[in-house]
Amino acid sequence: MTSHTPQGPVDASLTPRYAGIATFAKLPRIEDVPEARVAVVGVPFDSGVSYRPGARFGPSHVREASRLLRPYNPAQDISPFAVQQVVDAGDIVANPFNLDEAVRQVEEAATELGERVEKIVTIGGDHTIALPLLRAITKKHGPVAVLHFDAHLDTWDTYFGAPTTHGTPFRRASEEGLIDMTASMHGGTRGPLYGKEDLEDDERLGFAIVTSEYIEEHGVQAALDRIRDRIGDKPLYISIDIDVLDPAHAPGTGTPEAGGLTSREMLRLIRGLADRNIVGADVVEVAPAYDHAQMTAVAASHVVYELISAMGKSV
Ligand SMILES: N=C(N)NCCCC(=O)O
Ligand SMILES: [Zn+2]
Ligand SMILES: [Zn+2]
Repeated sequence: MTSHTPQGPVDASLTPRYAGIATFAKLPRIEDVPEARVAVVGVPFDSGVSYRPGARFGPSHVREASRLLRPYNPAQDISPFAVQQVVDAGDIVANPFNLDEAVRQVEEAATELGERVEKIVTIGGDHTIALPLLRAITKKHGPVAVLHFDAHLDTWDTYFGAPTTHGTPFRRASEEGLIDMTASMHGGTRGPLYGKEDLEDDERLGFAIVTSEYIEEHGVQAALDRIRDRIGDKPLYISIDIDVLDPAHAPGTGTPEAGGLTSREMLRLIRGLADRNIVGADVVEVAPAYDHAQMTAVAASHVVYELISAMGKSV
């Protein structure tokens, strides 16, 4: 589709990478190029959190850490910003005092952006935003296979009676028929639950699970075999809660759980999905106030980079 030569990031050998405004990876803004295949967009919103707040500052923190990304990705043998036009589409405005309005705003903005570009990678924001993002993407693709990397199931029913929170997006999305339940899966799940019925409810909804413990016990390749089998060639939406990583790799998040993945495992998991039909993705729950030395933001920026690289494989 891209007829013009993609405009890549600012050349870090000519302009120091720490100079200038931090778009994602120092890429052009959407308004600076005639057309784009992939857009990175931020959703600075955290009114759906149940514990530590602060993910509203996630997009700008991840952009800051993404300054150091380079144009060639040897792990996937691809120059993700040369084979396709990738842009930074800025931030979606979401009302911090009215959650339902915010969810509508995200759906509307993601729908509009989805008409301009083929694929969107969203940087959150708390996990509530996966619901409107799925509402938007299913208008284009119908129900999608959801691969959800997270310490948590996020299929709980309500918190304090509220149906729309960061612990409930995949319950709402499955009730609305947005998810292809024959092909969807959680990855990296772990940690204490409210009760055994959390797992039973989740299974009843139709999700499969590859736990953090399974990945440790059997390795990334075995996990990938199960994931790839389940997804097949369905349109795939990948939602990555950064708390899927161990707090040692990603301390800057709102509901940390011990016993998580390393960033190395997470990056390998994404690489192993590069030949699937990835139609969209999000990386959520980066909360900079709890981060140290940009650890979480560096991990998140590399996760986004691997996702964009994987998307570049289908050009
Ligand atoms: N989506 C994230 N990160 N967390 C959900 C945690 C829900 C709880 O507080 O029990
Ligand atoms: Zn989580
Ligand atoms: Zn989550």
